[in-house]
Amino acid sequence: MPLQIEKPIALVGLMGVGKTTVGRRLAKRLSREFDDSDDAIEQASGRTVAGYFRDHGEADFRDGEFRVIKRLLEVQPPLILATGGGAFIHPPTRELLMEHAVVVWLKGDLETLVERVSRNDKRPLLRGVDKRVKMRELMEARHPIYAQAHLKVKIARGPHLRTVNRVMRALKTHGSQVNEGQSTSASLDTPSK
Ligand SMILES: Nc1ncnc2c1ncn2[C@@H]1O[C@H](COP(=O)(O)OP(=O)(O)O)[C@@H](O)[C@H]1O
Ligand SMILES: O=C(O)C1=C[C@@H](OP(=O)(O)O)[C@@H](O)[C@H](O)C1
Ligand SMILES: [Mg+2]
Repeated sequence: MPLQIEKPIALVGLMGVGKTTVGRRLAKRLSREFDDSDDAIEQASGRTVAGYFRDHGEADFRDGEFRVIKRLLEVQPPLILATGGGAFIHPPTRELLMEHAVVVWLKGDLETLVERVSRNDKRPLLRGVDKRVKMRELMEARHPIYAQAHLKVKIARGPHLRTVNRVMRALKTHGSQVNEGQSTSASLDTPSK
């Protein structure tokens, strides 16, 4: 049976929750192309995300992010799209995503996220601040907004594939017109390893 995904699937959620790394694996599972809005911004601008923030500021970044996401949502066949953590918080980008994608909120606990975002210093919003305090603030401010996503998936402990399996189950339950290719059809009902 050919794979049919009528809309892109967009992953949203806080920094460190796994949008990029889980998204890439989800795309493999669904035999879809993957892209990440941060990577696309870096390619289009020739700057790192941190450099972009430094040179242009966050407001400009949000505009660029909107444009990049608009373009990525038009790609055919539809992509699995990892967004940057602030994309869904920006009202025009949120509207765009809600209209043109199946939006999945990956939700994580503070401890896990702080541990993960502390592994490197790439994220401009977390530079030079207490990462735990900042992440807690972002959690309080953003979780009510991420809650508007079509689907919520709590990240699983252990390997990324467990979270991929949870996303697959959520998509199936949602009846979001996602059909797997034959080679992967068993995996939906297979308990996580
Ligand atoms: N299930 C997981 N198990 C272990 N590490 C993970 C898992 N999911 C994500 N990570 C790690 O956490 C860090 C942040 O993940 P990433 O996908 O970049 O998050 P995001 O794109 O949401 O900011 C990376 O080092 C990634 O390998
Ligand atoms: O939460 C945010 O506002 C941001 C998240 C980052 O992406 P990840 O969520 O992939 O780390 C990146 O877009 C930028 O540093 C801003
Ligand atoms: Mg990312």
